Amino acid sequence: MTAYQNAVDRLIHNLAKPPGSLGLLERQARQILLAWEQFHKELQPCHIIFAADNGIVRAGVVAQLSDITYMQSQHMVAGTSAVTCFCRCNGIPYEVVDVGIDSEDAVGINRKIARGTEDFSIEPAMTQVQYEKALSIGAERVAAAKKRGINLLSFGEMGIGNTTTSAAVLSAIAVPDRAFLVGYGSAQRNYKLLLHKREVIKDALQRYGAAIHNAGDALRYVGGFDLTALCGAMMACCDAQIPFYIDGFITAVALACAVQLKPQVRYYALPSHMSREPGMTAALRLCGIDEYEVPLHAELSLGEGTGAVLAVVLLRSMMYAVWHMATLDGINTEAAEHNRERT
Ligand SMILES: O=C(O)c1ccc[n+]([C@@H]2O[C@H](COP(=O)([O-])O)[C@@H](O)[C@H]2O)c1
Ligand SMILES: Cc1cc2nc[nH]c2cc1C
Repeated sequence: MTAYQNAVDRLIHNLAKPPGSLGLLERQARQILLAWEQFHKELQPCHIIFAADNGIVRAGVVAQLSDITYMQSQHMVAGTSAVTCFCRCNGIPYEVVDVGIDSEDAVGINRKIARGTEDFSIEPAMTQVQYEKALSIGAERVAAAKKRGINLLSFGEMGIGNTTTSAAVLSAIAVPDRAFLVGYGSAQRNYKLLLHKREVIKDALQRYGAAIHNAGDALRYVGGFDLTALCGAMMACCDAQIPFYIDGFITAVALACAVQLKPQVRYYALPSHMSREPGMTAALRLCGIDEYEVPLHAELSLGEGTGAVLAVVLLRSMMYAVWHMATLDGINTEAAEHNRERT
């Protein structure tokens, strides 16, 4: 153990409370201090949303128009989406990065790779060049945040069809019983659609299975620009020593890819909430995260980073306590003196 790691443990254990009584909050505070590798006096959070369209929607895997990606991303920029309302309400800066919305004009920060990916039921979602570009855009946004003094990131996404790309990527890199990783997405209880999604994913993995050897291949063949940019951003957090919150199913799959490509990313990643999507538990397990390590179980399944931003708000209270609480040594001494005076 380094001197810094010892100092972090001493700080957390010496807060004026029964050891461990702040539960997951104190474990996450410890993880953040360790990820920084130095003491910061203030939390400087930023929320990053990667937005893109997915060609697979043309195979009929969603219930609503893919135009919602464009419209909702505009709302995000304007501050009128759920997650950007959460950010504004809590004074958390945010950015929307257009990595491939199917629109002529870009929304937010223009990093458009193409107007959506290809339909992976017909051809691979993206080319190798596009895959590398998406990874590097993610890394570039983390480097830009680092330059501004950001020391905690949270990630979200916007992309109609991305529960299908995420379930496909997860199925490709994970577990034998694939059907149960596929969920309703934003079409709750639409069982017909669910069965169709499962078929589309099964067929694609039969077609590309032999070509997919790792998470990078999975992202390229059946993933999305948003997922890939998220993966690139998460890997970059490692080098920038910036801990980050993931959100729901999509960001958990991006993290599973990042951890497969760069295992030390795990130490920088914090879970925020348990998405209702059935693949959430499997995605987290691939990252070495158990359900009981997830602070919010609130039946969220919106995406955008809504759960991640709520976790930042909780964490901010915890970090304030870390920096301002009385110490256990101090209160024990005070109590002993008080007791001596009384007796
Ligand atoms: O993050 C999650 O767990 C999550 C679960 C269900 C839906 N979503 C959001 O809904 C969109 C994807 O849903 P779908 O049905 O179009 O695949 C996308 O914009 C996500 O942000 C997100
Ligand atoms: C309205 C709407 C908002 C969203 N935000 C993230 N995914 C979404 C999907 C829909 C349909």
